[in-house]
Amino acid sequence: GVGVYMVKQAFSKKKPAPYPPGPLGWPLIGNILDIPHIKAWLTFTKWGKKYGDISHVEVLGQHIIVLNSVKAAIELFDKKSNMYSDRPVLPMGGELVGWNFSLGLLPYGDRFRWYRKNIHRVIGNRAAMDVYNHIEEIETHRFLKRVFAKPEQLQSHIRHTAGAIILRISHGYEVKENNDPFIDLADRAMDQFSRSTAIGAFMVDIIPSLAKVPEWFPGAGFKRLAREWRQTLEEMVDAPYQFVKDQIAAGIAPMSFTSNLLEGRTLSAEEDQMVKWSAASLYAGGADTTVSTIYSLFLAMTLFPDVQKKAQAEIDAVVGTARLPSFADRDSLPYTEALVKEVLRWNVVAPTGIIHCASEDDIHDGYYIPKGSLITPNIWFMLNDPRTYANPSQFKPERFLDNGGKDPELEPRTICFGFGRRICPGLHLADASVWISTAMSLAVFDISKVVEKGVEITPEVDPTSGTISHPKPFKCSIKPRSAKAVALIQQDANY
Ligand code: HEM
Repeated sequence: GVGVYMVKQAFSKKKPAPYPPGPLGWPLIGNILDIPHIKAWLTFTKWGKKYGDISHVEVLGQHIIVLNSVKAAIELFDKKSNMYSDRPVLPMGGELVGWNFSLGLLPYGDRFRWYRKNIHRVIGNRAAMDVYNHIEEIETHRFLKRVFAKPEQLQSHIRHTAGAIILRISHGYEVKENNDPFIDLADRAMDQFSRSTAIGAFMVDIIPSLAKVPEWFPGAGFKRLAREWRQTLEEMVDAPYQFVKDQIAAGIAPMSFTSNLLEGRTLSAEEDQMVKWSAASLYAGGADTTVSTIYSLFLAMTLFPDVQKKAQAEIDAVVGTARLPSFADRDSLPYTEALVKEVLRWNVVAPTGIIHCASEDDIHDGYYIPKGSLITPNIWFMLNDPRTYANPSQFKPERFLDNGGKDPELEPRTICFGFGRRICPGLHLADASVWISTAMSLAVFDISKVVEKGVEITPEVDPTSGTISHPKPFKCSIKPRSAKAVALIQQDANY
């Protein structure tokens, strides 16, 4: 009877060590009421302050471990990478919407290694990325032209440029000047990705059996959403892939990640699907992330004019005003480099990373982390931890320079891209895009607060919730710095 069952449960659940500390839950439902639905990183930060670097909650038998320090993230994700590199099955984003074939949600295994190996070959280090410097420079110059023509559409220009760069690398596709269908698809799909995979956003992720509820059922609106979002995703994955296949058939496919894997080969159905989804993973990973960083650069420049002036003075002194900066200048621009680091620290693109999953039982530091636990790094706090960064809410590139014998603060690029075998495979591409956008934009534009009816408008700093966080839309004024700057912008960008 029930009694025997409960006794069995009690014994089978005997744990070899206590769980890491965390807020006390209720019987049965556990910490369901503690799970934040928006900006989970702020709640996780409170847990970190109260319970230490590794905390634990349990919701209906699902264990969730939150890591609030770089040290803890390295101990688990790097040093024990054989047991902490898996991803959980996400009922909403993965299964219902269909992102489970994308690299970000792929379980740890052969398929995962195949995607990563091929992506690494193309954009896995700075030297491999050098091949694409030219594309980065041309597309960023085109970005300057668009911003000059229509500064009020800044965010859309940033999206367009990020999409243009990644689509050339992933699929050899050159975007249209306006209303490109693939850019539009990526925008919609990535917004839906971010919303569908956000921690705590959908009950079905905590109670997977809800997935079986029919669409008409009260409260099952998530199923209708999932069906719509699935359609966008399928189009985003299939359309550019078909484009490459058509180009290959016509003998006109330019070099790209996809053409390289397809051309001259006969693929099995499984390989075909792997090529398609690994290319889509690149496209998805590259279409929305750097957008957040570059948009936040403009926000920071609007808010902190002194930083802007320092970077501009450095660029003027090193590059001059007769040409645009290029990657060849990078090593000679230390302040600009520090500025890029500070933007990546201050605006946390992936505040809770992408959730990992424990593939084995572990006892860590005397605490029990059962197999199947979800492990989430609080990257937001790691980049705002006063133990690592002095006055973390202050925007201060100087923290990354040698200051009168004081060591620079910790390189945020060792944190913001995640950890271990799941570390962001696009980090060199992201870094190149953010750097060239920063250097070129500051070389030719002055960014400042908008004045409306004689009143200066100060934008609010309020990042959006979701897996990929963006600055809330804001207004700023973007003007060319001089007649020379206008001439540089207007030069032919097809070199
Ligand atoms: C500022 C820009 C970016 C940031 C801050 C960022 C950050 C991250 C983070 C935190 C993760 C999760 C790592 C983990 O699980 O521990 C990740 C994964 C990933 N990123 Fe990025 N990323 C950026 C740009 C890009 C770009 C440009 C691409 C593609 C070209 C890309 C492709 C991916 C992919 C495919 C994954 C999944 C990797 C896996 O699960 O094995 N990311 N990124």
